[in-house]
Amino acid sequence: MSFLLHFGVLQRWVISHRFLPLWVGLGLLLFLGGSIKSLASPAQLTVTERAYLSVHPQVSFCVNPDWLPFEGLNANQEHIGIVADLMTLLANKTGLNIVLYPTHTWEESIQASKDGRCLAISSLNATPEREKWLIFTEPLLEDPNVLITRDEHPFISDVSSLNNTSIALLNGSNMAEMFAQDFPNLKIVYTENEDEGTQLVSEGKVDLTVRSLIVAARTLKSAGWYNLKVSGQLPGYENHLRIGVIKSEETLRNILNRGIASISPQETQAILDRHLNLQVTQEVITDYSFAYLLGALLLAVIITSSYWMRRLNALNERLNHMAHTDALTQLTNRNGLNLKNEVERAQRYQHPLSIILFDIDHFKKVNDNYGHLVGDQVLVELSQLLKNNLRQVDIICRWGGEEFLVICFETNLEQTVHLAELLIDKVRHHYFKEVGEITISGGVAQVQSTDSAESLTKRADDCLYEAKRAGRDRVHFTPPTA
Ligand SMILES: Nc1nc2c(ncn2[C@@H]2O[C@H](COP(=O)(O)OP(=O)(O)OP(=O)(O)O)[C@@H](O)[C@H]2O)c(=O)[nH]1
Repeated sequence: MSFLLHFGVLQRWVISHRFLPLWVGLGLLLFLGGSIKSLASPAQLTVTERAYLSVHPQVSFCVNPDWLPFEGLNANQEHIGIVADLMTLLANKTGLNIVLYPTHTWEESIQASKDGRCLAISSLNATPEREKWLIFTEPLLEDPNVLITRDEHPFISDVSSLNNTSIALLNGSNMAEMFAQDFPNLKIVYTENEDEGTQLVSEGKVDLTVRSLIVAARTLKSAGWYNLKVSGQLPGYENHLRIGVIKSEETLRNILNRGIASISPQETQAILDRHLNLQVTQEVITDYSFAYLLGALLLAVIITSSYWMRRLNALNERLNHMAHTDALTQLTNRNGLNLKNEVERAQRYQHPLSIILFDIDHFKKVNDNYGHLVGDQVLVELSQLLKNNLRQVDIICRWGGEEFLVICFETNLEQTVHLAELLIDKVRHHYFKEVGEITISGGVAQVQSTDSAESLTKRADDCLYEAKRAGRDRVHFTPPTA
């Protein structure tokens, strides 16, 4: 389980994808924080702990006066920020009466706790140096450190693989010490404060810097560093913000631990919401999985629609073929023949074009004697015979029942008549499987300059009629008009 962040009131740039790792990181932060604080509220104290409360009506705390959004002091010297709200929550859950010991600087707070002027000091990492006088609670807040770069910098998965890269780090900080030791490949530019490092990155003077995720979430927005982004996380470099308690006050540390354990993830979330202007809700998402899910859905839609498009195209092609093809003979039918176009083209370019209209002689008798099925077979066999004896460029079409139209390109009347006689002869000498011999008659016409498709076919049909009248098994034609 992880967290998805919603940004109801954030401005548009905050929602930009370049901040996704930031939001995911914050979600992770809360998840980690939540996992250590899942006990029921309020805190259940032991007899010793309750006794401690009664003899300590007030417990003094030192804080960092200038570390917002974690904590700080306002003009009225009141403790404010994320840690301040968490401390108030702790006080409510444990019954502790926390009193602020105000200071001007963090160093002053450290010194005050060393001197015992305050019993505890809020939100700091445990270090061997600090363990000399402090004991620490469980983390009050987990805050990863992240790498900040300019927008154009690619995502950083492994800091040790970076070459010719400069990094701005706070002089004297834990982070600067650790980076100098762990990443000798980086050129460290030391700064007086963290904002200075961020500014150097924004101005292109340094390649990257390191900021706390929570600080980055707040300052990148409020300081107007719009050309910066979170480019990578630093596993193992998290801030574990704990409360440091002076060594003599172990019972106080135990009470605080009980309070920390009783803070729910939702309570931490509400506090972060207030300070970072973010809303965190539980969703099933890890890193870019939501984007992958969207991508997968989109892909599924594309695949499905392209599959249906292909099926539709195939169906349309089939319909088109059926509409233009004679089902019995598989020749082009009348619909598939654009005789009008062919006539007009021949006229425009003055190319010879002729047609032959064939009709089977006494075909009725075939049907009558052998039945329609045999008649169909004869039609199929004749189609193949005619087609096989034509040039590839010529077109043969089933014109009607037992009629066939042949378009002969680049062929004049004389040549077409010759072709018709050849075909009639082929049929005459062909032995049809079931019926033996049959004959066909033909009428030929050549396109004239004034012809239309209708006048051309009418002339061919008239000639066919004449051929029939003249005894069948022959071709007739009309000589071209002068
Ligand atoms: N089996 C079959 N017969 C068809 C088909 N289309 C037309 N016919 C038949 O073709 C015959 C045409 O007969 P007619 O128009 O009298 O002509 P014919 O018998 O061929 O005589 P002529 O044309 O004068 O030589 C009819 O019997 C139609 O039923 C078809 O697709 N299949």
